Amino acid sequence: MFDTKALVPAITSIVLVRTITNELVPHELLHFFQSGIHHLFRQFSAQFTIVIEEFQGMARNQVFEAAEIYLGTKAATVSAERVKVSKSEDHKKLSFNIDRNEEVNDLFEGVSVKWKLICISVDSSRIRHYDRDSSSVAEIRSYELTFHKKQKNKIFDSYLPYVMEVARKVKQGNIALKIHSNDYSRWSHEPVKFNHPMSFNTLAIDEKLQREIVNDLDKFVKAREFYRRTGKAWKRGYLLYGPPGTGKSSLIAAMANYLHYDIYDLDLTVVGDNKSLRQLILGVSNRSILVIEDIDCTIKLQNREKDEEPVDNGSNKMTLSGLLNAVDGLWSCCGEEHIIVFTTNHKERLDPALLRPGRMDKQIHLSYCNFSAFKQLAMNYLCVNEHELFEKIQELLGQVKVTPAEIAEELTKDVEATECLQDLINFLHTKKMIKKEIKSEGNSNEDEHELGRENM
Ligand SMILES: Nc1ncnc2c1ncn2[C@@H]1O[C@H](COP(=O)(O)OP(=O)(O)OP(=O)(O)O)[C@@H](O)[C@H]1O
Ligand SMILES: [Mg+2]
Repeated sequence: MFDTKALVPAITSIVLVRTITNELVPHELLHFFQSGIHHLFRQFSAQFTIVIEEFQGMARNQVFEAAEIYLGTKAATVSAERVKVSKSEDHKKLSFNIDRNEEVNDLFEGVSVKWKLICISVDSSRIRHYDRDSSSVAEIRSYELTFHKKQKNKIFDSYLPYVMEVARKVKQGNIALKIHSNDYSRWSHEPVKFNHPMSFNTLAIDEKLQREIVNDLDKFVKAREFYRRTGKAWKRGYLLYGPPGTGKSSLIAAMANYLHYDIYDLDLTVVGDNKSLRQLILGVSNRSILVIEDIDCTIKLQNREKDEEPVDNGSNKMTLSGLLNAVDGLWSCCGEEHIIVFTTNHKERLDPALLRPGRMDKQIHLSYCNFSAFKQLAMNYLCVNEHELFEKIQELLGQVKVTPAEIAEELTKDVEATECLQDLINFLHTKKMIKKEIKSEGNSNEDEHELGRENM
């Protein structure tokens, strides 16, 4: 048996020697020896450690933030004995974190690494980024990432970029989307959570058109290298046009949900002037959609040629070239991955400068409901994908112009599916009769009539 009593004098002597050393040897000299010993150890150690501090001056270190998120994905599965869990209002899911001084091992392409969260308490007056009013003690946090020296290149070139990428994806999936609105020259400080449930699975538009839009978006987000190589600004402009209730705003919501981009809903009618507009455009963050609805009627934009003397109609000195320059010019020199969407009910009223190629990359016509769009609506609202009344509805949809919004209204009645579809047939019949009457009255401008009715 091991005699623990024998150890007591030895331990006592060590403690005594340490105490005497601490008392008699000056602090600086002690520190010098200690760091010398550390240095000696490092010479022989096969390990390499990267220190990732939380702050770089006043700014939060993005690598620290990424490490925190990345380790959160590991925390629930790895061997750590303590993990922290949290959820803020902005987050959709729970976040896990390793606790202070806890170690987490990770394996990347056969290479083992070790992460450790180091927290040191200090006097807050010594930290620049710290809010001094709140407390006199602050904490400096950093991660230590340790691995074998010979893996240095792999860790720098592959592992850290991989950690950043995983974190970006997690963040993207977890942060709730926001919709920003503007005043005279600024975006609201408190954007509203964007909860629109519309997606490409529920949007009722022609299947082929939908595929085309989704492919276009996919191509855009993957095209970082293309835009860098060609020196073009990484942005894409869409013009959505069509009668009210055909799904322009719904399509924007589906795009935002698909790409996981925030929406900046720019109300031009309240923007002060070109200077304020520039400020607003610069305030749009990367990976977001800037939306300008009803571009034809929200503001009287001057023609480019007449821009030299902007007409001051009341408080508004904003011009079309101001808008176009701000979008084209500012976004080409700063920011990336921007989508801009204009909507209008009257494409023919738009200034050609807005429509020239390169400005609006894609023009999307959203039109009246066809049978494939109707089937999507029937699925959304009634959970029905086949029905004996479908044939009659298909026939009527070929004869009358009806918007998805009108059909959606018919299908949300609180009655059983068959009755609902029968009501829709009656509704389509009535529309057909009205159309016949208009024709016999000699009014050939049917679309105008339709739009007028929709707008009432
Ligand atoms: N294509 C569609 N798919 C699914 N639902 C649609 C579609 N179009 C319209 N709706 C329904 O009608 C409502 C109004 O549609 P939305 O606001 O998207 O039309 P809009 O084209 O933007 O109209 P406006 O020109 O008046 O702004 C939506 O909330 C949705 O319920
Ligand atoms: Mg709309």
